[in-house]
Amino acid sequence: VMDNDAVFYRELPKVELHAHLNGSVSAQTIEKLISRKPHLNIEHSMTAIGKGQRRTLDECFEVFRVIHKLVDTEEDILMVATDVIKEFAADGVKYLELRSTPREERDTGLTKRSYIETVIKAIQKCKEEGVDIDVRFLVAIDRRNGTEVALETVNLAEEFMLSSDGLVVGIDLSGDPTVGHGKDLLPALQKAKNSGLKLSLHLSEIPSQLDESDLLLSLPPDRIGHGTFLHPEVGGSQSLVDKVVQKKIPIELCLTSNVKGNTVPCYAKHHFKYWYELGHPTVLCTDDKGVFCTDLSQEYQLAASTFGLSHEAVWKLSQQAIDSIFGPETVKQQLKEKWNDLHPQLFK
Ligand SMILES: CNc1ncnc2c1ncn2[C@@H]1O[C@H](COP(=O)(O)O)[C@@H](O)[C@H]1O
Ligand SMILES: [Zn+2]
Repeated sequence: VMDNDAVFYRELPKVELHAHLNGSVSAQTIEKLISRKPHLNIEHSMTAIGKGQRRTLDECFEVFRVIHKLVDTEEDILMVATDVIKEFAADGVKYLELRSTPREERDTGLTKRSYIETVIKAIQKCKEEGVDIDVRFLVAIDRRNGTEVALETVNLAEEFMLSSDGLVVGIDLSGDPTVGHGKDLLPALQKAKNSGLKLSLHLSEIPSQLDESDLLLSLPPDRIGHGTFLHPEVGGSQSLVDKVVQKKIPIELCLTSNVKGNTVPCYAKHHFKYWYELGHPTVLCTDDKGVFCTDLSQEYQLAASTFGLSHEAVWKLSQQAIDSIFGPETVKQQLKEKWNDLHPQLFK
């Protein structure tokens, strides 16, 4: 049974801009995958980090390796993407940008191209079924794979940007932040930007990435993922903050992900506070709702209870997220109308 407050957060219309497909797989979908592949001997405890549990970021990346074993055919990807989209819709998300790293699997015939095609197929299928959510796709670059793969990924993304009826809108840079360096990926990212793809980059998710963040901010990216260690109080710098503020680059903030992944000591010390108090555009997101056992309603509720936000302030936060989407202006207008239509229902 849900209390009234939980109902408010679920009914609150929301925008999700930072969701990795394979990190967003729910317990129910994991069960279906496990029963398809019993020989892998994977248990659900290996694919999720439960309530009160914390891991190192390293251990989180181990979890993704397990999930990737379970999701290695077109059929798996179609199911996973369809389920994830419907789950976000059921949670009151009206606009979703999914991101995923195209993978090639020799054993199953999966190619990077068919990977992207299958995600697009899932998006189209949900649209045809009338699921009440607008979904777009960001093609992800895994930073560990270096210059060549990054360029190959950008080339594919450019191609699909033109052929997917506007569904592919940008590039994500993600992957284990302790591996690789942004300078090797800069040419690919620059090329993507020049061709009209939007850029959302994981930046300063761990300390000691000041130089890389400074370099990548020169592009500049259209949005930042995490930005946990950008500000001076945690070892970042005022000049990094100034660049982000001057260029008004929205930051995607994922509270539970950062607490469970141990890059932030507790909810109360999350850098949401820093950026929110600056009045800088921040967007609450889930990152990996399956792995971190959360959903976007819960993230809004956690932010509100931790930082003392009223329902009005929470409403404003979800409404302002519309300005940071990569979808076209017409979609922004539609979403703003939708928010206006829903307002009286939530504040009766
Ligand atoms: C926890 N913080 C994080 N930091 C950096 N990258 C992350 C991440 N969480 C997820 N990913 C990225 O998303 C992939 C899984 O989804 P896809 O197979 O692409 O759909 C991971 O392998 C990693 O590259
Ligand atoms: Zn992420």
